[in-house]
Amino acid sequence: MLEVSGLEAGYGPQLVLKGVSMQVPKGEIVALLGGNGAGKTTTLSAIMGLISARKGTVRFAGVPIQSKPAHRVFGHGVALVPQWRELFSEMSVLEHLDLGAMQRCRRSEIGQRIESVLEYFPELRSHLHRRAGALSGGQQQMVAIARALASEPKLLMLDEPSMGLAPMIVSELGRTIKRLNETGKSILLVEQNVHLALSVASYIYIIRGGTIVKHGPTVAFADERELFQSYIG
Ligand SMILES: Nc1ncnc2c1ncn2[C@@H]1O[C@H](COP(=O)(O)OP(=O)(O)OP(=O)(O)O)[C@@H](O)[C@H]1O
Repeated sequence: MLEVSGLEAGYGPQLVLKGVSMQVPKGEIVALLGGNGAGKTTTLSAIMGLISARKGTVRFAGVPIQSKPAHRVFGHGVALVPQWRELFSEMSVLEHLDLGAMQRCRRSEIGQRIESVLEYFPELRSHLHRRAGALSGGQQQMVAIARALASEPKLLMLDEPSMGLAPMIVSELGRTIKRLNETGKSILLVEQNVHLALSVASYIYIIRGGTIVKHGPTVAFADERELFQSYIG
Protein backbone atom coordinates (compact mmCIF):
# COMPACT_ATOMS: atom_id res chain seq x y z
CA MET A 1 0.00 0.00 0.00
CA LEU A 2 2.75 2.50 1.00
CA GLU A 3 6.18 2.04 -0.55
CA VAL A 4 8.98 4.40 0.36
CA SER A 5 12.22 3.98 -1.52
CA GLY A 6 15.53 5.84 -1.08
CA LEU A 7 13.80 8.84 0.48
CA GLU A 8 15.99 11.86 1.18
CA ALA A 9 14.62 14.97 2.87
CA GLY A 10 15.66 17.67 5.29
CA TYR A 11 15.47 21.28 6.34
CA GLY A 12 17.47 24.00 4.57
CA PRO A 13 21.05 22.79 4.16
CA GLN A 14 20.51 19.90 6.66
CA LEU A 15 19.85 16.51 5.13
CA VAL A 16 17.95 14.48 7.74
CA LEU A 17 16.69 11.43 5.82
CA LYS A 18 19.54 9.75 4.01
CA GLY A 19 17.77 7.17 1.87
CA VAL A 20 14.88 5.74 3.89
CA SER A 21 13.16 2.71 2.38
CA MET A 22 10.16 1.04 3.99
CA GLN A 23 6.78 -0.47 3.23
CA VAL A 24 3.38 -0.64 4.84
CA PRO A 25 1.40 -3.48 3.26
CA LYS A 26 -2.37 -3.13 3.08
CA GLY A 27 -4.11 -4.11 6.32
CA GLU A 28 -0.92 -4.20 8.42
CA ILE A 29 0.38 -2.24 11.39
CA VAL A 30 4.00 -1.26 10.82
CA ALA A 31 6.06 0.48 13.50
CA LEU A 32 8.92 2.91 12.91
CA LEU A 33 11.02 3.09 16.07
CA GLY A 34 13.85 5.45 16.84
CA GLY A 35 15.31 7.77 19.46
CA ASN A 36 15.07 11.56 19.68
CA GLY A 37 16.13 13.24 16.47
CA ALA A 38 16.43 9.96 14.52
CA GLY A 39 14.20 11.27 11.72
CA LYS A 40 10.82 9.69 12.53
CA THR A 41 8.72 12.84 12.27
CA THR A 42 10.68 13.95 9.23
CA THR A 43 9.82 10.63 7.55
CA LEU A 44 6.10 11.18 8.19
CA SER A 45 6.32 14.82 7.06
CA ALA A 46 8.01 13.79 3.81
CA ILE A 47 5.43 11.03 3.14
CA MET A 48 2.60 13.48 3.87
CA GLY A 49 4.08 16.14 1.56
CA LEU A 50 4.59 18.64 4.39
CA ILE A 51 8.24 18.86 3.39
CA SER A 52 9.51 17.96 -0.04
CA ALA A 53 11.45 14.86 -0.91
CA ARG A 54 14.89 15.66 -2.37
CA LYS A 55 15.41 12.17 -3.73
CA GLY A 56 13.63 8.84 -3.78
CA THR A 57 10.04 7.80 -4.30
CA VAL A 58 6.90 7.46 -2.22
CA ARG A 59 4.11 5.42 -3.78
CA PHE A 60 0.67 5.01 -2.30
CA ALA A 61 -1.59 2.33 -3.77
CA GLY A 62 0.79 2.32 -6.73
CA VAL A 63 0.57 6.09 -7.34
CA PRO A 64 3.71 8.26 -6.93
CA ILE A 65 2.93 10.92 -4.32
CA GLN A 66 6.40 12.23 -3.43
CA SER A 67 5.99 15.52 -5.26
CA LYS A 68 2.42 16.20 -4.18
CA PRO A 69 1.38 18.77 -1.58
CA ALA A 70 -0.17 17.55 1.69
CA HIS A 71 -3.79 18.19 0.70
CA ARG A 72 -3.34 16.01 -2.39
CA VAL A 73 -1.69 13.22 -0.36
CA PHE A 74 -4.60 13.49 2.09
CA GLY A 75 -6.93 13.23 -0.90
CA HIS A 76 -5.39 9.87 -1.75
CA GLY A 77 -6.41 8.58 1.68
CA VAL A 78 -3.41 9.22 3.92
CA ALA A 79 -4.03 10.91 7.28
CA LEU A 80 -1.47 12.03 9.85
CA VAL A 81 -2.07 12.36 13.59
CA PRO A 82 0.73 14.76 14.55
CA GLN A 83 3.02 14.33 17.52
CA TRP A 84 1.58 17.20 19.55
CA ARG A 85 -2.00 16.32 18.54
CA GLU A 86 -2.52 19.89 17.32
CA LEU A 87 -6.02 20.31 18.63
CA PHE A 88 -7.76 23.67 18.87
CA SER A 89 -8.06 24.08 22.61
CA GLU A 90 -11.14 26.32 22.47
CA MET A 91 -13.04 24.09 20.06
CA SER A 92 -15.29 21.29 21.30
CA VAL A 93 -14.71 17.61 20.70
CA LEU A 94 -17.67 17.53 18.34
CA GLU A 95 -16.32 20.47 16.33
CA HIS A 96 -13.04 18.58 15.86
CA LEU A 97 -14.88 15.50 14.62
CA ASP A 98 -16.98 17.70 12.33
CA LEU A 99 -13.79 19.16 10.88
CA GLY A 100 -12.44 15.71 10.11
CA ALA A 101 -15.67 14.40 8.62
CA MET A 102 -16.48 17.42 6.47
CA GLN A 103 -13.25 16.97 4.48
CA ARG A 104 -14.65 13.89 2.87
CA CYS A 105 -18.42 13.55 3.12
CA ARG A 106 -21.64 15.41 2.44
CA ARG A 107 -23.21 17.51 5.18
CA SER A 108 -26.07 15.04 5.50
CA GLU A 109 -23.64 12.17 6.16
CA ILE A 110 -21.51 13.87 8.78
CA GLY A 111 -23.63 12.73 11.77
CA GLN A 112 -23.46 9.11 10.68
CA ARG A 113 -19.72 9.30 10.09
CA ILE A 114 -19.09 10.78 13.54
CA GLU A 115 -21.28 8.09 15.07
CA SER A 116 -19.17 5.36 13.46
CA VAL A 117 -15.94 6.97 14.69
CA LEU A 118 -17.32 7.22 18.24
CA GLU A 119 -17.73 3.45 18.29
CA TYR A 120 -13.95 3.29 18.72
CA PHE A 121 -13.93 5.98 21.38
CA PRO A 122 -17.09 5.54 23.51
CA GLU A 123 -15.52 7.62 26.29
CA LEU A 124 -15.71 10.72 24.08
CA ARG A 125 -19.50 10.55 23.90
CA SER A 126 -19.92 12.20 27.27
CA HIS A 127 -17.43 14.94 26.36
CA LEU A 128 -18.69 15.96 22.94
CA HIS A 129 -19.47 19.51 24.01
CA ARG A 130 -16.42 20.07 26.16
CA ARG A 131 -13.56 22.13 24.80
CA ALA A 132 -10.57 20.02 23.77
CA GLY A 133 -8.22 22.02 26.00
CA ALA A 134 -10.11 20.83 29.09
CA LEU A 135 -9.60 17.11 28.39
CA SER A 136 -6.97 14.77 29.79
CA GLY A 137 -3.95 13.85 27.65
CA GLY A 138 -5.44 10.46 26.83
CA GLN A 139 -8.75 11.98 25.80
CA GLN A 140 -6.98 14.57 23.66
CA GLN A 141 -5.12 11.77 21.90
CA MET A 142 -8.48 10.06 21.26
CA VAL A 143 -9.84 13.28 19.73
CA ALA A 144 -6.77 13.64 17.50
CA ILE A 145 -7.12 10.06 16.23
CA ALA A 146 -10.90 10.33 15.92
CA ARG A 147 -10.60 13.54 13.89
CA ALA A 148 -8.24 11.80 11.47
CA LEU A 149 -10.48 8.72 11.30
CA ALA A 150 -13.52 10.85 10.50
CA SER A 151 -11.93 11.59 7.12
CA GLU A 152 -11.95 7.82 6.42
CA PRO A 153 -8.28 7.41 5.57
CA LYS A 154 -6.94 4.20 4.06
CA LEU A 155 -3.62 4.72 5.84
CA LEU A 156 -3.42 6.24 9.29
CA MET A 157 -0.01 7.57 10.37
CA LEU A 158 0.38 8.08 14.12
CA ASP A 159 3.33 10.16 15.37
CA GLU A 160 4.30 9.03 18.89
CA PRO A 161 0.72 8.71 20.13
CA SER A 162 1.86 7.36 23.53
CA MET A 163 3.85 10.48 24.34
CA GLY A 164 3.00 11.87 27.77
CA LEU A 165 0.37 9.22 28.53
CA ALA A 166 0.23 7.04 31.64
CA PRO A 167 1.01 3.31 31.09
CA MET A 168 -2.64 2.29 31.57
CA ILE A 169 -3.78 4.77 28.93
CA VAL A 170 -1.03 3.55 26.58
CA SER A 171 -2.37 -0.03 26.93
CA GLU A 172 -5.85 1.24 26.06
CA LEU A 173 -4.39 3.10 23.09
CA GLY A 174 -2.76 -0.15 21.96
CA ARG A 175 -6.11 -1.96 22.07
CA THR A 176 -7.73 0.84 20.05
CA ILE A 177 -4.95 0.70 17.42
CA LYS A 178 -5.45 -3.07 17.12
CA ARG A 179 -9.20 -2.70 16.79
CA LEU A 180 -8.81 -0.08 14.08
CA ASN A 181 -6.55 -2.46 12.24
CA GLU A 182 -8.98 -5.38 12.62
CA THR A 183 -11.63 -3.29 10.91
CA GLY A 184 -9.37 -2.70 7.94
CA LYS A 185 -7.10 0.29 8.60
CA SER A 186 -3.48 0.14 7.56
CA ILE A 187 -1.38 1.89 10.18
CA LEU A 188 2.10 3.37 10.30
CA LEU A 189 2.95 3.83 13.96
CA VAL A 190 5.93 6.02 14.85
CA GLU A 191 7.05 5.39 18.42
CA GLN A 192 9.78 5.44 21.03
CA ASN A 193 7.65 3.13 23.19
CA VAL A 194 9.05 -0.31 22.39
CA HIS A 195 6.42 -2.13 24.41
CA LEU A 196 3.54 -0.53 22.50
CA ALA A 197 5.19 -1.19 19.14
CA LEU A 198 5.84 -4.84 19.97
CA SER A 199 2.29 -5.36 21.18
CA VAL A 200 0.55 -4.07 18.05
CA ALA A 201 2.87 -4.10 15.01
CA SER A 202 3.48 -7.00 12.68
CA TYR A 203 6.67 -5.47 11.25
CA ILE A 204 9.24 -3.12 12.73
CA TYR A 205 11.69 -0.64 11.21
CA ILE A 206 14.39 1.00 13.30
CA ILE A 207 15.68 4.38 12.22
CA ARG A 208 18.87 6.01 13.45
CA GLY A 209 20.61 9.07 12.01
CA GLY A 210 18.11 9.28 9.15
CA THR A 211 18.78 5.71 8.01
CA ILE A 212 16.92 2.44 8.55
CA VAL A 213 19.43 0.39 10.52
CA LYS A 214 17.32 -2.74 11.08
CA HIS A 215 13.96 -4.12 10.08
CA GLY A 216 12.03 -7.33 10.26
CA PRO A 217 8.85 -9.04 11.45
CA THR A 218 7.99 -8.30 15.09
CA VAL A 219 8.70 -11.89 16.13
CA ALA A 220 12.33 -11.28 15.26
CA PHE A 221 12.46 -8.49 17.88
CA ALA A 222 10.93 -10.37 20.79
CA ASP A 223 13.53 -9.11 23.28
CA GLU A 224 12.38 -5.65 24.35
CA ARG A 225 15.69 -4.62 25.90
CA GLU A 226 17.67 -5.64 22.84
CA LEU A 227 15.27 -3.75 20.61
CA PHE A 228 15.58 -0.64 22.77
CA GLN A 229 19.39 -0.90 22.66
CA SER A 230 19.37 -1.22 18.89
CA TYR A 231 17.65 2.09 18.35
CA ILE A 232 19.40 3.99 21.08
CA GLY A 233 22.65 2.82 19.47
N1 LIG B 1 11.50 22.18 11.33
C1 LIG B 1 12.79 21.82 11.45
N2 LIG B 1 13.77 22.65 11.06
C2 LIG B 1 15.07 22.29 11.18
N3 LIG B 1 15.48 21.12 11.66
C3 LIG B 1 14.55 20.26 12.08
C4 LIG B 1 13.14 20.55 11.99
N4 LIG B 1 12.45 19.49 12.47
C5 LIG B 1 13.37 18.57 12.82
N5 LIG B 1 14.62 19.02 12.59
C6 LIG B 1 15.87 18.29 12.84
O1 LIG B 1 15.81 17.07 12.09
C7 LIG B 1 16.35 15.99 12.85
C8 LIG B 1 15.31 14.87 12.92
O2 LIG B 1 14.17 15.35 13.63
P1 LIG B 1 12.81 14.52 13.73
O3 LIG B 1 11.80 15.44 14.38
O4 LIG B 1 12.47 13.93 12.43
O5 LIG B 1 13.21 13.38 14.74
P2 LIG B 1 12.33 12.34 15.51
O6 LIG B 1 12.93 11.01 15.26
O7 LIG B 1 10.91 12.52 15.18
O8 LIG B 1 12.63 12.72 17.02
P3 LIG B 1 11.65 13.09 18.24
O9 LIG B 1 11.27 11.80 18.82
O10 LIG B 1 12.56 13.88 19.12
O11 LIG B 1 10.51 13.87 17.70
C9 LIG B 1 16.76 16.57 14.18
O12 LIG B 1 18.15 16.84 14.13
C10 LIG B 1 15.98 17.85 14.28
O13 LIG B 1 16.68 18.81 15.05
